[in-house]
This record gives sequence, structure tokens and C-alpha cells, in this order.
Amino acid sequence: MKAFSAPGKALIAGGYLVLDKQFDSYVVALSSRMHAVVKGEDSDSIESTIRIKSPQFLEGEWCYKYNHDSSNFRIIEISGRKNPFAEATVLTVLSYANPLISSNISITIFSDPGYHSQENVIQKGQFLYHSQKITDVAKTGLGSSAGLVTVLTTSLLSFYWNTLDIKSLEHLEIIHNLAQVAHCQAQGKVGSGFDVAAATFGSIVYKRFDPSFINDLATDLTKEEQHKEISKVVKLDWGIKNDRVALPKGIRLVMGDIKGGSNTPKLVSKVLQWRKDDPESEKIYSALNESNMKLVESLSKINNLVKTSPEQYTDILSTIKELSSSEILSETDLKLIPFQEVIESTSKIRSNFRVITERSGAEIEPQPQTILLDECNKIKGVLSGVVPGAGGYDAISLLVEENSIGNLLKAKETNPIFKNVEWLSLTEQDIGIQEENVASYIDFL
Ligand SMILES: Nc1ncnc2c1ncn2[C@@H]1O[C@H](COP(=O)(O)OP(=O)(O)O)[C@@H](O)[C@H]1O
Ligand SMILES: C[C@@](O)(CCOP(=O)(O)OP(=O)(O)O)CC(=O)O
Repeated sequence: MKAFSAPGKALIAGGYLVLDKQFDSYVVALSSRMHAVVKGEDSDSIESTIRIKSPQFLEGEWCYKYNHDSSNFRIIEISGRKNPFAEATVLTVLSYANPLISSNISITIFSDPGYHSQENVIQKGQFLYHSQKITDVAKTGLGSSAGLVTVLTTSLLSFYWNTLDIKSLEHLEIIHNLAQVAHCQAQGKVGSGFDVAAATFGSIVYKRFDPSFINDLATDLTKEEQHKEISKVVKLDWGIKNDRVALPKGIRLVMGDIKGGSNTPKLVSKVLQWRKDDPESEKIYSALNESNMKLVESLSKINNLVKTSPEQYTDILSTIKELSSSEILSETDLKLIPFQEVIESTSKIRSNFRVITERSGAEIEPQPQTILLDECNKIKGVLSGVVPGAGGYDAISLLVEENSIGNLLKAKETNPIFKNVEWLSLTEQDIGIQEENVASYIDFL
């Protein structure tokens, strides 16, 4: 038996731009993780089974069978149940590993509470159990399918390859590329892949791959052809950027779930159409990119400060704790410059998002979110706040001095503007795929 986990994500800079491979984005990996426990044995039957259980959801079990004598990798789910993400992952890893002998594999999935709505649940240990099917439970937007696909890819591959080493960058890239293929095939479209990249590598500055790596994959192939095809594509250098990052010590990411929700594909299609139609769009994209990169740079400056002057840094944090963002901006102490740059670049990211909102009609930072974020900025210790990812009414992400979290809780109690906000109990955990101790899941298997 082995166990692995992969993190959820928040895209704090680079929404929409990340769809285009000329732009970098900043993705934070979260402490809400998707887990998988895998066990399996070889068998001498012609038929192999891969059973995937997700006991936190009603009817959360899918059993895929395939026949070793068959000329192609065709798998069937024995009771006709659908889980496109599980199915595409099984098929992709199977065609890559091309096992010579049959096996029976069982994988149990556990997802941390942050991924789904916490209504009508029973808690067992660290996990929440829902009374509905996975497709009927509301999501919070942390990227459950990317987490699932990535952790499933890792678990299955670890069964077929007992030399799999998730500490090796080369192996991680194989996991990543396979997971991207499976995720795009299950979604029926090739997105930017930032969620799968964060699930694999952790917090990163990310630049996407060329969609042709996946779009050009041939279909209707024999087993040998399919194995060759996927092996060739997985080995290629996809040219992505996945530079590891982490938020500076003492600065916490806080996610506020907004009771509302937006439809990412609809927002994306509006923005892409606007980008084609509006002659000003390239200028606006370029200004947004500049502010994104300024944010990345200022966070990196703060990280350097932590390393080079740790004592001074502790003093700066205790100053910040007492100030709102506008008060930080009016300070003249030179040591505060990188923090002022975080505030200014975030403010520019937001104003560019508002320009796109107005010109495209896609509600990325609609007015209620503007009011909410402006109100957050008045709270002492809150450095900055944005609408993460595609924006809209899904969530807000704040960067907060770690001892000031109490100020947010107080605001929720006293200020009616925060009525629809639920502060999620998660934070950054910058590590991607990691191996876990099987013993911690035994009670739930
Ligand atoms: N814990 C889980 N167990 C089984 N399947 C899961 C789990 N979490 C996610 N999935 C799969 O991912 C799908 C949700 O994907 P999607 O709609 O893209 O949401 P998200 O934006 O969270 O990735 C589910 O319907 C299911 O197929
Ligand atoms: C617009 C985007 O660049 C970012 C969307 O980020 P979200 O984090 O909002 O994504 P979902 O979880 O799929 O809703 C589209 C993309 O990169 O695919």
C-alpha cells in the first residue's frame, strides 16, 4: 500500500492571461489536499480491474475493467457509472504504462474539507462525508478534478512502476504531462492547466504549454500505437514554466468563499471574444501583465528580505500589523517599499480587471466584489486582496499579516458587508504531490 496527496490551488495573479503562453501567472498551492491510497496485486486472469472508491460521496465507486487480449485500451465501468476524470486518468496511465500482466488495483480517494460545500455532512476524523453524489455537491473552486487526476495518476503509476520517485523532477514532469492529458480529455477542452501544474509542483510561477501537445494526439489507435503516441508526447519538453515559489514567512493567504458563484467557461468565452474585438485589448492585457509581474517581483523582494535581514523583517511585520493598506502606503520608511509595491501592484491588477469587466461584460470584478475588497483593505494587517482565478462571485483571496487574522473574523461579526463571506480554514502549503503515511488512512479504508 502507498498513499499520496496533491494540493488545491488559488490563482492570485494571471487569470485569463495564463490562457496565453506569452504570460506568466502566480499560483498558490493550498493546504486542502486530495489524497489517494493505492494497493494492488498482479493476477493471472486475462481481465484487469481498477477500482476507485470515493467513500465521502454517495455511489462514490467506479470499477474499470479491461481485457489484456484486446487490441486496444478500451475500458468499461462495470455498472455504467460515470466519472470522466477518473476514467480518462485510468486510460491515460494505462496506455502509458502498458502493463504486460494483469492486475487488480484498488484506490481510495479522500478529499480535504475545503474542496466542497460543508452543508449536510458528517465528520469522520479529518474528512467530511456527504449524503449526495459527487456531481451534486457544490464546489468551492479549489480544483477538485485537477487534484483527483494528479493524485490518481501518481498512485496508478506508482503501482506499475515501483521505481517511481516523486522527488525526481523528471518523474514529476511525467506525472504532470500525463495528468494534463487526462484532465483535458475529461474536460473536453484544453485549458491553461495551471490547476494540474499546482497540484503536481505546488506553488509556482506558471507559464502554460502549447495546446497542440494535447490537441494533436491521435485517436482510434491500437494498443501499441497508443502506447507509443502517449510515451512520445509525455517525454517531450512542453516548455512550461513551473518555478517554485512560496509566500513570504508571516504573510498568510486567506480565502473568503462568497455565497454566489460564477461560471468560469462563460466568463472565459466573453473575455476571449472581447480580446479579439476591442482594439484596446492588447494594451490592457499588457498593463495587466505588467502589474502581475510587479506583484511577483515584490513578493520575491520580501522573500529576500526574510533571508537577508530576519530581525528587521520581524519588526516590519509588527509595524504592518497595526496599519491598513492605505496607511502603509503613506509611510515613509524605506523598508516598507516592497510591501507598498505589493499594495500598488494589486491595486493596478484590480483596476485592469475592472476595465476588462466594463469593456467585455464579463463580471470579473463586479461592483459588489469591489466594495468587499475595498472594505478588506481598510482592515489592519490586510496587505491586499483580489478576486482569484476567473474572478466573479466565487471567492476573494487576501494577503494578511499572520497575527491579524482575528481582525477578519471580527469584521465578519460586526460589518454587514461581510454577511456572505465565509473565511475558509486553509492556508498556503507550497508543496505539490507528496507521499503520505498509509497508517493515517487505515481507519477510513
Ligand atoms: N473526491 C472525489 N472523488 C471522485 N471524483 C472526484 C472527486 N473530486 C472531484 N472529482 C471529479 O471531478 C469532477 C468535478 O470537476 P469540475 O467540475 O472540473 O470541478 P473543479 O472545478 O473542482 O475541478 C467530479 O464530478 C468528479 O468527476
Ligand atoms: C480564467 C482562467 O485563466 C482561470 C480560471 O481559474 P479558476 O480558479 O477560477 O478556475 P475554475 O476552478 O476552473 O473555475 C481560466 C484558465 O486558466 O483555465
